[in-house]
Amino acid sequence: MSAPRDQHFLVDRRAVGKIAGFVDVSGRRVLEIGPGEGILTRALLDRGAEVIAVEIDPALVEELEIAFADEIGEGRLEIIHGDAKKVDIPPFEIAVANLPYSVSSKITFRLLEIGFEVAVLMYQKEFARRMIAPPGTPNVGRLSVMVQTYASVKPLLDLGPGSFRPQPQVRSWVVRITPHEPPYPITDREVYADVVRVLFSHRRKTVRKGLRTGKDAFAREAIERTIAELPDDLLRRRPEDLTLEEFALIANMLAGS
Ligand SMILES: C[S@@+](CC[C@H](N)C(=O)[O-])C[C@H]1O[C@@H](n2cnc3c(N)ncnc32)[C@H](O)[C@@H]1O
Repeated sequence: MSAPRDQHFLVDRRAVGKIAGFVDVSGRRVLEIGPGEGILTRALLDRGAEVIAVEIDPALVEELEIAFADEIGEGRLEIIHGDAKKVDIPPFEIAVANLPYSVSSKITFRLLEIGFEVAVLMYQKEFARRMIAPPGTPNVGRLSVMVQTYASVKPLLDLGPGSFRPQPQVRSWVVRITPHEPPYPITDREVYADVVRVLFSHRRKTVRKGLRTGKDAFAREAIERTIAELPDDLLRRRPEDLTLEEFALIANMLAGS
């Protein structure tokens, strides 16, 4: 079982140094989600970052405010008490975090929507593997397609349970996420997100059948027009076998362009 609020704190100082040092944070505005007891926060501040830290646990916020009173007074650290899935987040350039794993997906999508220059984030290893899974491989899913459409992801570090207290039952990966423009033109990003969601919510169905389950998202007429226009070979495949270009093609047809 994982700890409440995913509170597995880093105790591996070498790993902390590496995570804080993968990108140059000196003089930059860095968002940290879930600072916990502040081990990574301290490393980021020591490297000259200005840190905005969002923590959900009021007891930890209180501890951090005492431990970092000087840095807060100097304006180098702002602690926000709230849920990173929805709290207002001030402008930042870089994100660095040992994420709460149960909300990894929501937080990753939120960060990609807000936009940033580069992020160094820690995930449960299986989750990170799904993020980088290429089309046609077993781990590919909605997460892989959406993340790879808007960013490139590079694994940087693999950590075992011994790097944390209490020890989790899973391994962790630290990855670098660098946002980019989609590799293929997307007429309407909401339609694209809906296509990916609808098709992967029936991942064993063919594209033809999957699209027809999407009546909550698309007009029936648009679905039938798209099916009539798409090549038969594509309609017979499953979403896990589609390339990013093919998802864009389907979405652009549904969006009417
Ligand atoms: C895996 S721990 C990391 C703590 C610290 N950064 C470290 O590496 O030792 C995750 C932290 O995120 C906090 N947290 C959990 N859910 C959160 C949420 N929705 N928004 C903000 N913080 C959250 C937890 O209270 C905990 O401090």
